[in-house]
Amino acid sequence: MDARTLKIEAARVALSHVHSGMKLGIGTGSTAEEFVRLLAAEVAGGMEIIGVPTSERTAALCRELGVPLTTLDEMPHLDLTIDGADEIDPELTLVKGGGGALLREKIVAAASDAMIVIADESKLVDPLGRFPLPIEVNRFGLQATKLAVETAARTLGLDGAIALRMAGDQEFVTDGGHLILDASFGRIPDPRALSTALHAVPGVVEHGLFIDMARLAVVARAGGVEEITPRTNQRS
Ligand SMILES: O=C[C@H](O)[C@H](O)[C@H](O)COP(=O)(O)O
Repeated sequence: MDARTLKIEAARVALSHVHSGMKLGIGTGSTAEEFVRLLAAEVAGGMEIIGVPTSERTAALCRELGVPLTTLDEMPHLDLTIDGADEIDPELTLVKGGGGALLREKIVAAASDAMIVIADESKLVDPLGRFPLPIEVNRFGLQATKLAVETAARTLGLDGAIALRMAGDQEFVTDGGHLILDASFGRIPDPRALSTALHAVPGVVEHGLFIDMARLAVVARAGGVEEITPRTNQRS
């Protein structure tokens, strides 16, 4: 089974958690886009939902396919967000932001009663950190912020290259007008400590660690789709 088919299968099972009348956060990325396509077919068949997109890219696809949209300002409390991830660990802590949408994704997920993450099995890891951690930063003081992030990471025993994300020969700019640093830490044994340390750096707008947000992962494997709930954290 190819990667796209697995993403469609995960999206299909996640769709069974969506019911008419729901206010939905709609994620970003190639897996979330498969969900949008399936959702659009349900909407065409009469399902009544309203969605808040987590990026301009998702908003454009929803408009093209006829998925009704609103904004988080109009509808600040949502029932459910369905989104993809770059990495998922056994506690369902996620790394997100490979597509640069982490800030809006986190705001939308936090405004939702529940978050379901959809993925193919390649996203399951333990520990997190194989995929570079996206860190959204203010453009002002970029080098000082990068230095402060490096220092904060080093105090936790993390090192590795931290690179400014580029889009061709231009800086990659998020929907919020910020830049992204991609931190190749290799492994992140304590995501909570790293989250706290990154939030303490003034130029950091948000980072791609989603902790205690996803309560269910719908993961497609060649042998079928598995629904995974968070393993209890034994460390504290
Ligand atoms: O910023 C992008 C998002 O966090 C995506 O949900 C994440 O990168 C996963 O994307 P994909 O489904 O394309 O692997």
